[in-house]
Amino acid sequence: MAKNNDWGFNSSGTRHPNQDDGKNKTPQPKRNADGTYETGTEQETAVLVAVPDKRQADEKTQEYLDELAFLAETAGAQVTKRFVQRLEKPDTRTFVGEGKLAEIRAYVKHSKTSMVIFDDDLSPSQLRNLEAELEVKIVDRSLLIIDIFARRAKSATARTQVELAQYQYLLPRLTGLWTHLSRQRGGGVSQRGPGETEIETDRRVVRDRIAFLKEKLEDLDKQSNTQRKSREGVVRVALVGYTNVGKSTIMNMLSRSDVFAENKLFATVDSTVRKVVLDNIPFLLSDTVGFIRKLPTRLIESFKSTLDEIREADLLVHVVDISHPGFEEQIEVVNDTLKDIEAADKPMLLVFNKIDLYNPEAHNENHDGFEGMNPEEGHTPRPTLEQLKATYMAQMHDPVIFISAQERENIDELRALLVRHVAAIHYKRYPNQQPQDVE
Ligand SMILES: Nc1nc2c(ncn2[C@@H]2O[C@H](COP(=O)(O)OP(=O)(O)OP(=O)(O)O)[C@@H](O)[C@H]2O)c(=O)[nH]1
Ligand SMILES: [Mg+2]
Repeated sequence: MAKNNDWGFNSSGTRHPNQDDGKNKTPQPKRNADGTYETGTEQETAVLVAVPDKRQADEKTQEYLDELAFLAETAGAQVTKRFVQRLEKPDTRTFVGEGKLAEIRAYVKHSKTSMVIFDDDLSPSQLRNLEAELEVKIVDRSLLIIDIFARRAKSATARTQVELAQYQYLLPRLTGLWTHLSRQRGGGVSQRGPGETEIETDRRVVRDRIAFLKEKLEDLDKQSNTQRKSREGVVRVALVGYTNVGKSTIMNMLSRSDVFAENKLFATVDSTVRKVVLDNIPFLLSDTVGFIRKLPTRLIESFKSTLDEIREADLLVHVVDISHPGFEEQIEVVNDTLKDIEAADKPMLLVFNKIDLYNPEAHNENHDGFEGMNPEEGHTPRPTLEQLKATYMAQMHDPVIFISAQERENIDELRALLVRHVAAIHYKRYPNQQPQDVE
């Protein structure tokens, strides 16, 4: 994670537009020439905080924290400790209760941790209160995901989308920021704080920027619409799925292209479209940004044009990482997100990937647990791969296939399944035309 929080936010995770240089009144993300964002040289350390409700199983809590740690590491931070507090609902003022807050403060001070990451979104006032109490950078789930997106975005569209998400995140937090700044300047109670007029001015600056970015996205959208027109008629297939399940690996395999695939969350933020020809049947295959639980709606909205690739597809290939202990919930998250973007009723193939890694004995052993974890809680045994196959083949309404993209297992079957479905769509659309004629 960048020292000076990527788009120029200060240590509080917030930044006032007027802190910019005189020439440019709006906060600008600091990008390097290669499109990455400026990062600090020494690695930042982070502690994680989760507030699960009382009924959530320890194993689930652990799995969610593993995911949050993975996100934090992807953003460049090293996680040193996890704090969990079970509450009916988070504290309205400081998210965690007073006692837990004191514990976190003591740890952060003692270990010189640089930031505290929360597994949920914080309200602007919670963010402000936590900053005041802990005196380190506070990062909530949205900010963390936006930060990773900002590092990954390469195309003009993806960058503009990220910038829009950044300003939308900033807008409701401007007021809190003022309080923070006046406190930083040593302003006592008697000192006059910034007036409503100034806050309004800054809100206007940010709102203008948001409007500008939306317009820019519309322009970019028009350009890509023209591109899309030129490929009209060809069947379009989109790879969708939770983040890190192997979408880009499958894309590379099927299209022999070279899309960036990596064991990190959100390796793909830009969508890529490739023309693929299998058995003489051409179709367009697109690799898209992965989904994740609690993906902020705002962020989904900012990524509208990327998601159009999914909305406009004729067929969805839903990739699942079967080796992940939470794969069933991940399937639900993906289906729910597809509903949110109104792409749920498309024909779909379900591809269970990473069968080479599937191990019924596996449960989360590679962590130290967290304070408050119930050591007695048993692990439910997982079914064997054969049992899973039988269950899913029987219960799913969509065609199902089990593969390993890495070990090239069952790939010919995947190709055959794809071709069958693409051809069916094609012939339905053009009953009298050979697929080769549409290019
Ligand atoms: N063991 C194993 N690893 C795989 C398999 N398929 C992909 N991977 C690995 O899983 C990681 C994620 O793969 P990607 O293709 O980047 O996944 P993605 O779904 O595109 O991820 P995002 O773009 O981050 O959403 C990479 O390290 C891949 O090498 C597989 O079948 N088996
Ligand atoms: Mg990818």
